[in-house]
Amino acid sequence: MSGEEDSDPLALHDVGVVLGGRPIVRQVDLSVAAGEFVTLLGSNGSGKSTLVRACVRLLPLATGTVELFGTSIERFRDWRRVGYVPQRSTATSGVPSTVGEVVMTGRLARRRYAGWATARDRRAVREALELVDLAAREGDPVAQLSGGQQQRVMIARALAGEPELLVMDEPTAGVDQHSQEILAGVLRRMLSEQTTVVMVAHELGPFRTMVDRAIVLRDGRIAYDGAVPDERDHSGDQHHLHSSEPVDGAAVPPEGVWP
Ligand SMILES: Nc1ncnc2c1ncn2[C@@H]1O[C@H](COP(=O)(O)OP(=O)(O)OP(=O)(O)O)[C@@H](O)[C@H]1O
Repeated sequence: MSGEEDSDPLALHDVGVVLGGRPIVRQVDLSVAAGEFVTLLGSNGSGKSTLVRACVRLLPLATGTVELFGTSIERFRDWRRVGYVPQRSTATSGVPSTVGEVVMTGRLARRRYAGWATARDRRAVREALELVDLAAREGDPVAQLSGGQQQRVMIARALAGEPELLVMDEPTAGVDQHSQEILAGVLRRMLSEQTTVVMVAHELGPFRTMVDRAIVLRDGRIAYDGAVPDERDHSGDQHHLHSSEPVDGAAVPPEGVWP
């Protein structure tokens, strides 16, 4: 299938990923529409990171297909349309670069030719740093920043590429409250501009009211795909979510479905 303007930014069919001979992700079917904010929840080891890494081609598929904007991932070349924020532990450790340099790497997929950054590149970097409230740290080595600030650098890096689809792997893990609120503000703005967001999360925190849909993985399979219940409202319609074990405080699970 060739890329078409009205195709979903992300569509998975029967996706399976095998790591070290073990099936980690199994039979995942999932479509994410333009402008949607989807969170991926599930207990440790349920396969969330593996799934999003396969979606940005960091891991190969054992079965099934992934399409980005209507193009199969094997043939997809338009990576400037996709932003990815990796899990924090792998993000900036050992990188001696400055904040500005790291964020500038987010522009690389947009550069037509190798060469110096253009005025537009520099402006995009500055704006992304302003959005995450780090403009004053542009010339500082990333290593001098706190963990939460480093995570904001990685988010700015993805934003600098002006992606239409933003995939984030636990951007708030171990991040202070101030950084979480800054990220919530950034996402609110991106969603108002129709950016599509897929976010692996442990806690919804300030994002709860913004999320359109929660996907819960259990043992590599989708165990729930639906609305996020209001914290106080455990009654109601098709999203009737009986109170039982919260998923890492993220949401109240429907009986027999959530991990
Ligand atoms: N390279 C690998 N080889 C073999 N197994 C792996 C590899 N990478 C991850 N796994 C295993 O895959 C399973 C799922 O890991 P994954 O990181 O996708 O889970 P997760 O849901 O993101 O967990 P967490 O919330 O802890 O980040 C785990 O059991 C993990 O040990």
